[in-house]
Amino acid sequence: MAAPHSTPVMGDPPEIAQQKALARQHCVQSLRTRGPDADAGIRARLKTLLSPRPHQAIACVWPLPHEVDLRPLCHWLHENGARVLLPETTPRGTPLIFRHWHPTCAMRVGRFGTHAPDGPVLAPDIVLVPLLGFDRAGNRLGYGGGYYDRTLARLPSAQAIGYAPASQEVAALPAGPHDQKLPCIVTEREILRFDPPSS
Ligand SMILES: Nc1nc2c(c(=O)[nH]1)N(C=O)[C@@H](CNc1ccc(C(=O)N[C@@H](CCC(=O)O)C(=O)O)cc1)CN2
Ligand SMILES: Nc1ncnc2c1ncn2[C@@H]1O[C@H](COP(=O)(O)OP(=O)(O)OP(=O)(O)O)[C@@H](O)[C@H]1O
Repeated sequence: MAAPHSTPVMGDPPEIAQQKALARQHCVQSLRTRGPDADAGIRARLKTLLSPRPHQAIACVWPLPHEVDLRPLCHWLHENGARVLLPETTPRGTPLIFRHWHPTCAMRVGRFGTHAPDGPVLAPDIVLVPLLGFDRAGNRLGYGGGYYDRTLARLPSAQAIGYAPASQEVAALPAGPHDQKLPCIVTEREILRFDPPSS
């Protein structure tokens, strides 16, 4: 019997991958040296955007040491009736899964030093997406795992909201075939909204 034909799942072309790697170096450096008020400003704007409904499942992010700290927002969402989820970093090449968090739950250390709760896996209604970099077209840059691209591609009805200090804006990010544009990006300065792609 003939072997079935399958379309290889291609990553980024080499020139795009190289441009992203360069942009990543720049963005990691500016994230580490961001201003002291950026995190609180981002949390305040996210609060204005998220008015949690009871049991609404909102995927937040537990920060790596140099990242924007959403932990106070996790507590606020929990106190206001939302279900707070956090990503568990799955093996490379697979989408993230999200586990239910509450203030006293046990946390486990996972891949790349990320932390995830020891709770049940749930599907998010809203996904907060950490950004290393972004541009004014809604393109985002992460650490290069492709995790959020794979995850958002499988959650078409979830609302994705990117967040980053304003310092992480770059003129134009390179975009590969799998890159998911974000409909909304929040910084401490503004809330950017982008039109959905026309079909
Ligand atoms: N706090 C947090 N959790 C998160 C993410 C994130 O960006 N921040 N993710 C977002 O997708 C996923 C984990 N993704 C990651 C993918 C790759 C690397 C990584 O390669 N880290 C390198 C250093 C990268 C650098 O500094 O340039 C390493 O640990 O050597 C880290 C996280 C899910 N959880
Ligand atoms: N849905 C997908 N299917 C196959 N490959 C993908 C998919 N999403 C992303 N990739 C590939 O994974 C690699 C890493 O992607 P990219 O550089 O965009 O990661 P990132 O968005 O910076 O990281 P992250 O999403 O983890 O924050 C790229 O080669 C990209 O083409």
